[in-house]
Amino acid sequence: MSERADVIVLGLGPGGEYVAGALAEAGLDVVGVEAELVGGECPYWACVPSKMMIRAGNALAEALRVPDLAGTADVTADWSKVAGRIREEATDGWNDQVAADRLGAKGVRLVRGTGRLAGLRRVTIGDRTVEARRGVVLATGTRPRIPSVPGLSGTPYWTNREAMAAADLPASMIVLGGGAVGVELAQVFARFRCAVTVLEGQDRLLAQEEPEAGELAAQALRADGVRILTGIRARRIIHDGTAFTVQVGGTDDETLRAERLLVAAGRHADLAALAVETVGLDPTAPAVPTDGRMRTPAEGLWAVGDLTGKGAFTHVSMYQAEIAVRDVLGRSAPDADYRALPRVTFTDPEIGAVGLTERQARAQGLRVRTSVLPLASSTRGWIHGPGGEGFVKVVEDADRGVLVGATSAAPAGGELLYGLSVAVHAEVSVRRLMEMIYAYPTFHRTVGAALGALR
Ligand SMILES: Cc1cc2nc3c(=O)[nH]c(=O)nc-3n(C[C@H](O)[C@H](O)[C@H](O)COP(=O)(O)OP(=O)(O)OC[C@H]3O[C@@H](n4cnc5c(N)ncnc54)[C@H](O)[C@@H]3O)c2cc1C
Ligand SMILES: NC(=O)c1ccc[n+]([C@@H]2O[C@H](COP(=O)([O-])OP(=O)(O)OC[C@H]3O[C@@H](n4cnc5c(N)ncnc54)[C@H](O)[C@@H]3O)[C@@H](O)[C@H]2O)c1
Repeated sequence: MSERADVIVLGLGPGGEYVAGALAEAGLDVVGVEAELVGGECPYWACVPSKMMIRAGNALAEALRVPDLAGTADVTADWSKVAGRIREEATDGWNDQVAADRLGAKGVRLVRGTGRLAGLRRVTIGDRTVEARRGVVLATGTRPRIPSVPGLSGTPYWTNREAMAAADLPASMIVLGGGAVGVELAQVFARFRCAVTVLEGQDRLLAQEEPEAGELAAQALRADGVRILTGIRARRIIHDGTAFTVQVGGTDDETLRAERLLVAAGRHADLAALAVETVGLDPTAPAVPTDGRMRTPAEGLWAVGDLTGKGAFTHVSMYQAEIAVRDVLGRSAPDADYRALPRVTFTDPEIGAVGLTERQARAQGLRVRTSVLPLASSTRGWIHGPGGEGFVKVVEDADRGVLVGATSAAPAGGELLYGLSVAVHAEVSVRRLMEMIYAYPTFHRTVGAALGALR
């Protein structure tokens, strides 16, 4: 005999947890299925613990700037403080009871286990079957992509999971991948005295962002002692019981050695594990296709979060979750709009970006004007001195006279991004933006100057 519910939410990460809670609060009978921890990757193994590490690493780095600015500071890095804060404050020892209780208080029936689709509006969890009167929401996220480098499989490599749970840091580490995970963690581990080498297959770090962002990240990481190898791939990986040896490039002579290897080579959604073929979707696809209301092509099936492939960010998952909730409830809402998608890489300096890069804008056939101004060209950047590296880049659709993209790299580049996000989202004309008063002396005066320098 199968159980029934109005809606089944599969996966309770940031997106699924929001959908389940909001639909239950709206009076629907909701079953939420979670294989691991309610809250998902973000609070336990991703955003939150990594940002706690970064906050600590930034405190160390700022202390090291004291001699240039204010006298002397005697600082000793101690990873146990970071590990303790992550264990006690962030993850409650990787225990989700508080989150599960919160969801239960909203009326969600939590089912612990791994769910699979079994046809339209039907989910199985082990030998249990739940049928949904209204529909199913997929929110199962992604897993680390493990590259098929010979020798890697079977070695005790780390992913973000082991990195976030590390009670101690190794003396040395090779990071495979120079995207957001790789650069954020490489910098913070280096600041805690781990000798880090980043190996990135493409020709620069943060390859999906502006080239200036990758250059700045490389410069910042090198200043912290990180060795960066770009345009180079691992050919073979060996673990001898105590350390990793990575053969890179064309000859066996080129080898790197380190105590730990962190795989930070992207993420993938496992649609086959969800049995999406039972509802007519392609299990080999990289993402679940969704329309502007987060509906999939299958009847009564919505999807939100990383597995939709629209941007692997918690804010995307939450944004989509709100849209899905309204659609499930039959309430009208604007369609999902990713034109002004913001992202922030929390290196020091932080690198914020919104909308299109210059390259993407040109690829779309837009007539593009751009400008890049260093932060140091503003009074505030100059006053800030050490640690004040950064730039503002703006990308204009010259025919419409509006910004379609921007990058803000600065000590608080993610916060500096806010005004630029408003400009791209609301399509405020560049002429109107240039009529604004920019407070003195702020980092964001660089935005005003960059607009004036558009060519
Ligand atoms: C190191 C790191 C740092 C990050 N930092 C940031 C950041 O600073 N800012 C940001 O915006 N994003 C960040 N991200 C990305 C962010 O973590 C993800 O975008 C976000 O967690 C995705 O949310 P989601 O709703 O798709 O689900 P997820 O968080 O991926 O959760 C999915 C849930 O579904 C469950 N599940 C999976 N399959 C099943 C199944 N078959 N049955 C039942 N349950 C299942 C899983 O156990 C999991 O709990 C970071 C990622 C990493 C790896
Ligand atoms: N601050 C944030 O918002 C934040 C932080 C971390 C992660 N995230 C999200 O998590 C997702 C995953 O992050 P990620 O850094 O793992 O993925 P990513 O896709 O951003 O970067 C992976 C990098 O690994 C490289 N790579 C892949 N295979 C390789 C190989 N065999 N050898 C060398 N290099 C290789 C790729 O060229 C790429 O540059 C990101 O898409 C991002 O959206 C966000």
